[in-house]
Amino acid sequence: MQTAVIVFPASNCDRDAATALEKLTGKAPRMVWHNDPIIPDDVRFVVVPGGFSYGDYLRSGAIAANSPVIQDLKRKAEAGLPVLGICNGFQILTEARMLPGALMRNTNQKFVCRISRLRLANAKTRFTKRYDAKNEIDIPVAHHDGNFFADDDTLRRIEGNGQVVFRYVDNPNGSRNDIAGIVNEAGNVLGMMPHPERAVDKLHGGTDGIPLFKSILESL
Ligand SMILES: NC(=O)CC[C@H](N)C(=O)O
Repeated sequence: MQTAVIVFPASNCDRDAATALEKLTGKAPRMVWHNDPIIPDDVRFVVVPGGFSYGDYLRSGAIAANSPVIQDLKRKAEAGLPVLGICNGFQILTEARMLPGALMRNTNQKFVCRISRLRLANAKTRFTKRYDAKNEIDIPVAHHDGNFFADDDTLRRIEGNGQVVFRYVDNPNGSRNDIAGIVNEAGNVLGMMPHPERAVDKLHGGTDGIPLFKSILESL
């Protein structure tokens, strides 16, 4: 199964994502540079990784969202290609309007770096099926702009549609409705602030990220 990781200037979780994908697919992902005009056609799943693209200048993810490769990512996602945006990747997907809402500065103004407990708000998505009966999982967070905001109408819409996938048990950043991750209406684009690619090996301290990757890979 061919997968891909998009790489921006100052991405720093691209290799973590690549390691997780290689472990779970048995094949190294294509590393696609932000300036590339297209994502190769054999790619079946794309990760937009975490990091500090363009030094978080302007707003986290705002400059990366205007990269050439994002135009192609949008086209392919609209045609059904599954995409996972992790942390800075989630910020990029909201800035690119591939997902609703915005990620603002954490309410306590601090960078938060710790394991976070998440509640599965929707265990029936293409990204969460393999969690089976699990209601709560432990996944690390590491960000300063993780405070999910959406206006009241948007919030009602995404809650009503079941687009909220993960909620924090102990909200570390002030996100509305404790939202840690959401999908688009079609269900093929997931954005989340916690890092599932950092929870795929016992050495990471936990493996609760594995079912997420397995769910989406098995759906292909
Ligand atoms: N780990 C990350 O992807 C960090 C995301 C972003 N630069 C922030 O701190 O909010």
